[in-house]
Amino acid sequence: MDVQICKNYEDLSTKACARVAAWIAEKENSVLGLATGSTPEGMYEKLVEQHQKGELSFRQVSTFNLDEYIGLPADHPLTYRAYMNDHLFSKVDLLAANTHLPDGQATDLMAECARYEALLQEAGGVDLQVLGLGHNGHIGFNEPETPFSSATHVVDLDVKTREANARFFDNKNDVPKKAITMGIETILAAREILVLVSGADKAEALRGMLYRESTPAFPATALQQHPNVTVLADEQAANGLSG
Ligand SMILES: N[C@@H]1[C@@H](O)[C@H](O)[C@@H](COP(=O)(O)O)O[C@@H]1O
Repeated sequence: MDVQICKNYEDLSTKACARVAAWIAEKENSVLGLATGSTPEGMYEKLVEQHQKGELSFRQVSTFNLDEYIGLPADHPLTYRAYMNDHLFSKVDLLAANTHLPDGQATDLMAECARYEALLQEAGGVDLQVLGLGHNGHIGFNEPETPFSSATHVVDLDVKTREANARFFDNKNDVPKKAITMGIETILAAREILVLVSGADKAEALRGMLYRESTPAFPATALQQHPNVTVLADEQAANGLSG
């Protein structure tokens, strides 16, 4: 993995934005794999800025998000669809039909997982997958002990993950208990992977991803098997690396 240490979150966001823009410049109809969470917010902001300056068009781009909560009403402000509308979709020229997230409201969840996986294949697979990193090493919502061979599937969210995401909800009991996520094999099929890691609280997870032996006990170690991974870490997250 190519690890680039960024001065701060601003720098990390600028570099992440540049990588996404480079893919779109090279391949107009790029397929982007997108992540939610706090970490990519700065990157989305910068992508929107570039679009508003007329420097970047998403007209031919398709997007596939990693994951979605199960059971939140479609109009709930904390669905990942709502997050993506707020941070990117409503602010750039992406065609609505080209933006994809798993449907957390589907009545047949297994069928929904299969549909999502098939749609990804039809689109030709992901060119650039943006990832955040969970404290327990999760990527997407692939929690510890998820087989590396997993495709898109339904997950029971880890207690730690629900606690980490409780900050967005009024009441921590409102955090959904289940989600649909791309699997680890789905993620590894991307042509390039960009992992964003910010903040001192992620330092241990970053070390785990880089230095632990590849093990389902720490899902992000699966990325060690991918030939084209760039990690953008700010100094706080990178503190203590190679120590
Ligand atoms: N499902 C998301 C992940 O896709 C995200 O990358 C991760 C880190 O989130 P954050 O960037 O807010 O720390 O946790 C969430 O639970």
